[in-house]
Amino acid sequence: MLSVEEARARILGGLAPTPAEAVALPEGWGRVLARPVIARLTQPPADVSAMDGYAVRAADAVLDARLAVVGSAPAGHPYAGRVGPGQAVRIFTGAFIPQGADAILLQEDAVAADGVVEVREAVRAGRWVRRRGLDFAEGEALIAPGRRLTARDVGLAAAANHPWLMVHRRPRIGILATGDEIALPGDPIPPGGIVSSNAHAIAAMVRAGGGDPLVLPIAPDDREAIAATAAAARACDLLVTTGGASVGDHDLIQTALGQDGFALDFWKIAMRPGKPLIWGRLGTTPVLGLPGNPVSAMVCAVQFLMPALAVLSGEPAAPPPTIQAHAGSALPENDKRFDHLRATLSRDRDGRVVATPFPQQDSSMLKTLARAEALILRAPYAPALPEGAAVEAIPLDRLGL
Ligand SMILES: Nc1nc2c(c(=O)[nH]1)N[C@H]1C(S)=C(S)[C@@H](COP(=O)(O)OP(=O)(O)OC[C@H]3O[C@@H](n4cnc5c(N)ncnc54)[C@H](O)[C@@H]3O)O[C@H]1N2
Ligand code: MOO
Repeated sequence: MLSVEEARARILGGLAPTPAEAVALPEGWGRVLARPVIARLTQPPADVSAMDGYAVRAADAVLDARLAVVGSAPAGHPYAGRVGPGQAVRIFTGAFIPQGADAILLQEDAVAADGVVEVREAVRAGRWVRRRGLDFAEGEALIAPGRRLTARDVGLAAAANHPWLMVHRRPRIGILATGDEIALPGDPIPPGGIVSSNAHAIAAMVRAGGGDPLVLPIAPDDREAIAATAAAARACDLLVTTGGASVGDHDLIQTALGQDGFALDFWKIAMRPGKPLIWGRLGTTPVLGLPGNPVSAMVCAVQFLMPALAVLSGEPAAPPPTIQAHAGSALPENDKRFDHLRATLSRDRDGRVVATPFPQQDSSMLKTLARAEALILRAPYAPALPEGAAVEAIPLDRLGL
């Protein structure tokens, strides 16, 4: 069976970023940049004052000097003349420094009356002057493609005079839940049936990963119905199925999609929960077949769907982020499957992060998943560990989950 790393590499290697689209600046937040943001101007465009005060020649502005105030330069209204020897120009924060001046006398360090300003604190050359280009220069590459834009990036792009941003289109993810036994929340539940939770949880995860979920109608355990519903997702960037992934007589995803030319890449990986993962392609649409057990589906989504969303969105391929923690209880030796233990996070008396697994880890138990704050990672054949031992864990809140 394939390892989790190999499976992720095969999945991510088979995906390409969505095309670029132009969005208005405020829509750029949280989107992944598709083209570099190049400064369209130099910032500041000229030497400007960083303070309210007087533009002076530092050589003149010695202690107790009296300078003639020959004009005023509010921000946006540059003073057209020159500051000559023994002169000063009233200036305000952000205003261009008039010619001849080389420093700012702070308002608090001056006394002004009758067109004259008296220096109460000597000024050195360059004081309170923001040099032209201090922040950035025209033509400078400010934000590189592949970055998920922060509010600060949006501000930087705006300052660089960009009214819009080129970002990758949000990946469209089709979600297909299968099974005769599942009913939508709120609908009548058939005898022997259960409520479908997977499609809703996966749709929320897709949103958390910056994608647009398209929840398809539930398909019964019937080849034709599964194939017909899956066909509706051909325009998606990725089709995610849940259920029907295992070896049961009614586990039909592969055979149903096979009628329409499904090309399997791999099936089954050395992972718990989530062994019967499917990866392949229906025509040009990549298909990720998640197991039906709700926790298996979501843990597979953490390991494979979230990184896939990142790659489709234009971000670099990467595994989910992890943290170092200390085991809150002793951990048994692991078998051949890479394990994920739902765990809570806390801090011990020394402030160290402690990850404590829930005692029961059955892959049907959604309540423990909802209450978990992290997944403790256990490599295949990892030895038994005592309480307090160092462990690696995926923090679920960091993924927005
Ligand atoms: N003989 C074997 N049996 C099973 C194996 C195996 O290797 N040999 N693998 C087990 C593992 S591991 C998993 S995981 C499950 C996965 O099975 P399927 O992907 O085929 O899923 P289903 O059989 O359709 O359903 C499993 C379970 O999940 C519930 N389910 C299904 N869909 C939903 C949904 N949308 N929302 C909530 N719950 C759902 C379903 O009712 C079943 O209880 O197979 C093991 N068996
Ligand atoms: O991997 Mo199946 O992953 O529990 O129950």
